[in-house]
Amino acid sequence: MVEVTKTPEWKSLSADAEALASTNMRTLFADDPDRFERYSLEAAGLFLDFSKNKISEDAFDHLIALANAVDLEGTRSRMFAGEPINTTENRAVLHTALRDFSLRDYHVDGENVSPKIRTELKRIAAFAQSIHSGAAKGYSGKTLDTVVNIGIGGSDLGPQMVVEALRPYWLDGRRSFFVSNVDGQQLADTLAQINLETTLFVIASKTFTTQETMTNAESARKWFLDRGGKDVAKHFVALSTNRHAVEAFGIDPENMFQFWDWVGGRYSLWSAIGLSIALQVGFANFENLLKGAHLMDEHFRSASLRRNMPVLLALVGVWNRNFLGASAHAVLPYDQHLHRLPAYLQQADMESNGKRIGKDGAVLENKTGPIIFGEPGTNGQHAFYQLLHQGTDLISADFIAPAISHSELGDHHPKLLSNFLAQTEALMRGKADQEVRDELRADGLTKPEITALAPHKAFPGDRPSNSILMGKLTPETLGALIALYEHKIFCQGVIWGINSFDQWGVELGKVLAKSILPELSNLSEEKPSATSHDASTNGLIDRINDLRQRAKP
Ligand SMILES: O=P(O)(O)OC[C@H]1O[C@H](O)[C@H](O)[C@@H](O)[C@@H]1O
Repeated sequence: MVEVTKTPEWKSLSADAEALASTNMRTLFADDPDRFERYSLEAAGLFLDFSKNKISEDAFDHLIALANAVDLEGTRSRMFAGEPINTTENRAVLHTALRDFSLRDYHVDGENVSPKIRTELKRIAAFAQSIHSGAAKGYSGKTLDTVVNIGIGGSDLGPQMVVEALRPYWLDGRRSFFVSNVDGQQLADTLAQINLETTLFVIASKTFTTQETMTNAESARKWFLDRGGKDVAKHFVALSTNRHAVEAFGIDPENMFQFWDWVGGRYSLWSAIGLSIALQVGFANFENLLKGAHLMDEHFRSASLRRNMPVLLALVGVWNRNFLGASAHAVLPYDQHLHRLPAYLQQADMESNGKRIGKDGAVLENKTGPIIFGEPGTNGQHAFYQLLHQGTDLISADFIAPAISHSELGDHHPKLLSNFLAQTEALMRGKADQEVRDELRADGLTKPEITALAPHKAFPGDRPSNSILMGKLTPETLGALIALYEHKIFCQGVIWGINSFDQWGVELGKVLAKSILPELSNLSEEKPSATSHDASTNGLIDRINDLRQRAKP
């Protein structure tokens, strides 16, 4: 494995960062009238402007050279070829195959998996059609107009984010609910809003062993049966790779839509996990989502590194993270329907690249994935942007907006977009101390007042951002946007030398929770003092048990 920090390209980039320390982005823009053209590009219906990053031509060249030094193109080819690039699980990474409409064949361990992908997609189409046409009915003969998707992580965030994003495409009269948390309140709140005769429960779990999902699924089935529901088969379907566990749960394999271990959980919305999307927006729109992603895949696999949108987004991220010291990255969609995108990307990015061990098993010298957070603009502006503009940490950001809204109501959308643009400009330009002083003087403040206030009102600027635009947020552009991020994450993982496709870091807590569970009391029982953990965990267990005992009716 190439030790990326030891490469000459890494050293050149460190020198580039030093060379840029004495200038600012304002100057870079003033000195280069072509900066916007140079550092922007269009692909798959998306437009990316990354010119508001503090990069120089040297830095740009060295970033491309770095991508070559780690053989990014070679690893990309290995991914598309179905090689087991997920090394710790010995698995291929082929979510792109799920949305490849070019009729290419994909092979995993010598097996052509493309026919079974197409078969499953046809089954999903047929099932969605039967629900939408009313041919499939509930036990009492009513149409199934409500979906409750029970899943967590990739089996929740992806479909939920997409269903929310495609609200303008919702089919009339259909409702979707997403239950993920093992906190029973979420399931109870959902069940209180639905009619069991018209509800389809979609149990989504790659492994079909996840505690939260299995607990919610059991409770939903009990609720259904306790209230007189019959014909469970008509009301419960499963989306999974684990046929055996689905059968053991009591769902007929006929009612199971499958996917495969070469689809990572956080990359699974393109698979059967997308059933809840197809049910809410129609299969044609689901297919358009896949087609949009495929367009981005084709761009990613064929464009030169210098004009390759996911590659450039990744490289700029590496620059900000490793050479300018950005510790976090904000995802700021200026589209209310994308309100779950930051949460979705938290899993996609942080579960993929939040790692400190390289592919060779050694502790990495370099920083890896940043903290991802975000909220839709303009809400975030009135909350945490203060820190983006004037805080002590450098935080990079992606601003994402459609030029045309699905609700062109009055001047809402131009106002929204003006905020989008103003924020990226303000982050880049900042406001110099002298500008602040001149303004305060013009406002009639005295010299001591100006001296006291000016530092607080100055903005350092030089805060990096990318702007991602599209015409309208459609299934196609959304698909391309998600694929853009998937490939960005992949490229960064390759550069940082990590396996972006496992997630061992979620295991320890799961195991410990299992051992703690028997130590917690139900309201009806008393438990002895906990002794098997550290003093804090024992103390908290005792305190919880005590609070629950005291609350006993
Ligand atoms: O789909 P499931 O097998 O139920 O997994 C649901 C989620 O839980 C796991 O703990 C992983 O961290 C996630 O990557 C996964 O998406």
